[in-house]
Amino acid sequence: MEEKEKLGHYKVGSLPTLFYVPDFITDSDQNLILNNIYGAPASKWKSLKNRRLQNWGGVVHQKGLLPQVLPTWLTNLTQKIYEESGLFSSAMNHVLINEYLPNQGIMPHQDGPAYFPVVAILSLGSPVVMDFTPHARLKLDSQDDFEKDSDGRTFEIEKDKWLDDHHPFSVLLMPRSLLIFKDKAYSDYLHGIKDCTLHCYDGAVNETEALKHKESNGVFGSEDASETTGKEEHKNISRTSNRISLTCRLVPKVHKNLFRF
Ligand SMILES: O=C(O)CCC(=O)C(=O)O
Ligand SMILES: [Fe+2]
Repeated sequence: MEEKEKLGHYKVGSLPTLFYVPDFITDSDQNLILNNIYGAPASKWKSLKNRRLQNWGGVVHQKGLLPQVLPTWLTNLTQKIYEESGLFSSAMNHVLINEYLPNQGIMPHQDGPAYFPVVAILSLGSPVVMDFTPHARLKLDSQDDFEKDSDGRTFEIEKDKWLDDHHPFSVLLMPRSLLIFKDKAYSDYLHGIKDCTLHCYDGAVNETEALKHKESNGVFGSEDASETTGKEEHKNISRTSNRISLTCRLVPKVHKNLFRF
């Protein structure tokens, strides 16, 4: 099937190649995956300053992948993404699992050059907002603007201006959802997650799609600060639990032999 037919229904925002699939996996699949992640040996975790991660599929070098066989619980997932997205030339051979505490995030970045330029991110646990910012090379010199308040004070506001209709935008990532992005969304934008416990999803490109599924996810309790009240300032998520993400990618170049680099 054509990629357009397969994922077209899930395109969100103004870029042609950003897709958000709510409820990509079931609750019991989520539990199975979490059990496998937390059942892995402690040595599988690598602690970074602001998150910890598990690396599956091998070591990614600039020149390619020193492969390790993925376990079945991960190939089940990569195979499903491969078949249902139609965006990869073969099933993904590399999965990075990130665990974020409520006050942790990931700095805006672009993924490394060894990967095929499509990424599929499965989200589990706490919802978060992912921010996309146009790459610095697409930024025009910032222009200063002035704004007056009711007392006549003048404030200088720095407004970023971007080339070719690029604008920052954000995506709300609910548990069990799959985010896929490629092409411009991959190469012209940095993606990141703020390291604060309160995330604002006002204006997120998939706000409607993500919130449609909020009841079934049971993550927006009635006393939760994330409850939507119709007022813009309440469109917040209070991150009260950990988020776990599985970033699935394809490293096209695989090295069979460590010594033949
Ligand atoms: O946790 C996420 O959703 C993003 C992870 C990510 O961007 C990465 O591993 O490169
Ligand atoms: Fe990334």
